[in-house]
Amino acid sequence: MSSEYDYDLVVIGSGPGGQKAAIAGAKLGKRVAIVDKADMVGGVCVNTGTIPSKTLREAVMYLTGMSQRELYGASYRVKEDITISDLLARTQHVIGHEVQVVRAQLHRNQVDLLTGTGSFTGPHSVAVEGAHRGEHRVISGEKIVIATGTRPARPSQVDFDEARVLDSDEVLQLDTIPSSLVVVGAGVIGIEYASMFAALGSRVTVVEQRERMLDFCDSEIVESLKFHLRDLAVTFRFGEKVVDVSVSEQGTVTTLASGKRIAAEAVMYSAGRQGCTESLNLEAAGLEADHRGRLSVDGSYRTSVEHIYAVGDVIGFPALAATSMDQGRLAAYHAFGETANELSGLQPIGIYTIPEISYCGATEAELTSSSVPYEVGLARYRELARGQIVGDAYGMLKLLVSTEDRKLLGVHLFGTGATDLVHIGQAVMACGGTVDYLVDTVFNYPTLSEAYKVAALDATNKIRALGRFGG
Ligand SMILES: Cc1cc2nc3c(=O)[nH]c(=O)nc-3n(C[C@H](O)[C@H](O)[C@H](O)COP(=O)(O)OP(=O)(O)OC[C@H]3O[C@@H](n4cnc5c(N)ncnc54)[C@H](O)[C@@H]3O)c2cc1C
Ligand SMILES: NC(=O)c1ccc[n+]([C@@H]2O[C@H](COP(=O)([O-])OP(=O)(O)OC[C@H]3O[C@@H](n4cnc5c(N)ncnc54)[C@H](O)[C@@H]3O)[C@@H](O)[C@H]2O)c1
Repeated sequence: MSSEYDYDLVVIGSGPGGQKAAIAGAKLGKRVAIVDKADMVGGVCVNTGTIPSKTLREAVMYLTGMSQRELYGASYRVKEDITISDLLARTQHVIGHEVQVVRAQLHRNQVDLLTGTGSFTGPHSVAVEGAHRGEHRVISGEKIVIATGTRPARPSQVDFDEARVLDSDEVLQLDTIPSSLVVVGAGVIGIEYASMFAALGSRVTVVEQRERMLDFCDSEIVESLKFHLRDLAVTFRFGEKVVDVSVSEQGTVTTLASGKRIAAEAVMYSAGRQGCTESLNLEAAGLEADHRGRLSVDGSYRTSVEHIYAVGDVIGFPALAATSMDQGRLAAYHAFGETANELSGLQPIGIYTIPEISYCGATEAELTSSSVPYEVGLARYRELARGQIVGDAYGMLKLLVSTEDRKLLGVHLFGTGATDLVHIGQAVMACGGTVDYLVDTVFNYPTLSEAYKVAALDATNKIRALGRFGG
């Protein structure tokens, strides 16, 4: 143990990456400190990002009765006049609990939680500046992990007023549910919030400068999502760029480069995120961020300075809570020479739109462009007993199966439980399984998992037909 430093490991940022780095270090018997602002324990993930948005979605689904309308009719509602406080009550409750869980876990692993903003004063030393005057201390660490995440990118020409023109971190501060909303940027954040507000009855216009949205997903599934959102009165403006937003007492007017103007009660920007590195005084550590505030690392999450690691959103793609956690854990292992397996290349994507989307493995477009022959196996929830029971007539599961060796190459889901169900396909793929495993497996009945069996039978029937028809 080095006594030269106050800590063996200092972690800056307590989001998923920082937490897991700190706990992994503590489990290795190291003296660990983690630094974050008092009101941000748990990171963007717990306080402004993943957890609030997913809880808000759950509250919207419940109170609007959205998921039950197939069964009880289009006018079914759990609550007629849903207010912002109805939604925020549940969100604040979950955030409060999650913060407690993070604090308790750090505490029981003897990780010192230091409240304040961290910045380098040297390659091994970090100043921690508290919110109150005089709260200042400098600590040293043998190893340092930067896990400071990102914040919404804000175009300089737009006046954000936290009331009518907001970024995605400020959605939780809305006073009322806007009757109309412009969402700038059809990335994952934009489309998730567009779904929620559309479900609440807001007239939503999504403006996206690209010609398509979510183009990394299965195109058929994105089409289904667009159909559903249009049905909820969402208007899409693809290939259009927002150039100006003006605000008055009555509302906002968003001007597009094409000259179109859109009136709405509020505007939400979800046009990308910027790495939080500007407050770190990186020069003192010998580091430099790129133009989007991000740090580059090698395969061990090590920056260009040997004892400093970086994990989570601050290192860029894929910028997900799940991957950030594992990066944090692995960075701590690498820092202290503990052997560890690298992350599997097969990572699931879950998009919590209404309805939700999830996938793992290849898309049809990828297989086609790399000339890999495949067959599609499809299951529609409306043909599953569980689909009828839960009132999901639109859900679907799509398997992509190699026609050469029958291996599962991709799984794509749309509808109830998609983000959970995807892991069955992920496990089969990770074990190099074929479609026959799914054909030969008995699934509980009635379940949505049965979709795997139905889709697997569909794929094998099509592959058999190829043989029968002379292939
Ligand atoms: C609206 C939204 C929805 C999302 N939904 C999902 C989802 O459904 N699934 C998913 O997997 N991912 C989702 N994400 C992404 C996910 O939240 C991030 O991938 C994850 O939070 C990144 O973790 P991180 O470890 O990089 O730290 P973050 O959670 O970004 O936290 C970084 C922390 O560092 C602190 N910090 C910054 N600078 C300093 C400093 N100088 N000193 C001390 N502390 C500092 C910040 O205060 C913050 O607490 C969503 C993100 C957003 C914004
Ligand atoms: N379910 C999930 O896993 C989940 C949910 C939310 C967020 N996230 C993470 O957060 C990250 C950030 O998401 P994001 O949606 O903010 O960023 P993004 O970069 O994915 O999307 C931003 C979009 O805004 C568009 N845009 C930018 N400026 C514009 C303008 N002036 N006019 C019109 N369109 C404009 C861009 O073309 C882009 O498509 C994601 O990459 C993801 O990793 C994940």
